[in-house]
Amino acid sequence: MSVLEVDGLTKRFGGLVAVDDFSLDVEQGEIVGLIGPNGSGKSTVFNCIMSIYDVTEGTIQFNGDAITDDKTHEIVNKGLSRVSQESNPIDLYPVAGNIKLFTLPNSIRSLRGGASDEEIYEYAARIDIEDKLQEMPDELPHADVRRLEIAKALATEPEMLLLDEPFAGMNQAEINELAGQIERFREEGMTIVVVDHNMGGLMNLVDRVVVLNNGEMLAAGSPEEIAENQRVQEAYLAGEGL
Ligand SMILES: Nc1ncnc2c1ncn2[C@@H]1O[C@H](COP(=O)(O)OP(=O)(O)OP(=O)(O)O)[C@@H](O)[C@H]1O
Repeated sequence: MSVLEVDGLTKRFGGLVAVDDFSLDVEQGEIVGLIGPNGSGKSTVFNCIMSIYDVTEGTIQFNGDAITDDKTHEIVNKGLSRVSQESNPIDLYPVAGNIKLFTLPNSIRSLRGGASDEEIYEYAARIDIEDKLQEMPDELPHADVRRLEIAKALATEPEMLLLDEPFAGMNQAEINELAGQIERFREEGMTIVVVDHNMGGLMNLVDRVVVLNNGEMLAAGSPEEIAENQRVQEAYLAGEGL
């Protein structure tokens, strides 16, 4: 069964068509890569799925449930979580407090309630930052700040994760490590869509690749098929190449 079904998604910003009649089905346990040149609409697709943006046309279903008109927190409560391309930790709280914030009911603004210390340790351990729980976010290296963002999403206990540029700014060793961790999430039963420009990190990780260009689906296939696809290579010619 499809966990996520995006059907005929169109998003316009005034006269600009950022996403144009885009459809995507993701099966349980898949890791799908969503790639495309800068400005091709990848983040807009994620923002529409998460109801950060209103959808202009089309429908989105999660586990057979229409979520197109849901609020973001309702979607998260249903088990779909997104790690955005920007990190936004709260520097007043250590890593543990930042994770805990994501376990609190939406309206509460204190750190009372929410996950126990043991649960926070477990969320952090799933992405290997359990030894950084008492550190302040502004003292962490970039790769750990990104891991904290993933730990925050894990704290919402998602069934499916949308990862927006998880490898950005990481060195090769950090990319390999993170790819291994994402693979582990899949082994734990999670379904994942990854957007990234780092083709090495992405192509080794994903089962299937979907390519966006100017808001439209340009191609879909195995990483090998996509790497050899002439139209995909042409779309990237002005950019960074494959
Ligand atoms: N809030 C917004 N208001 C107006 N235009 C927007 C908005 N968000 C995105 N766009 C436009 O939509 C198009 C797609 O942008 P989007 O950020 O989705 O691309 P992307 O593929 O994620 O790019 P990148 O790889 O650079 O992150 C771009 O032309 C962008 O300028």
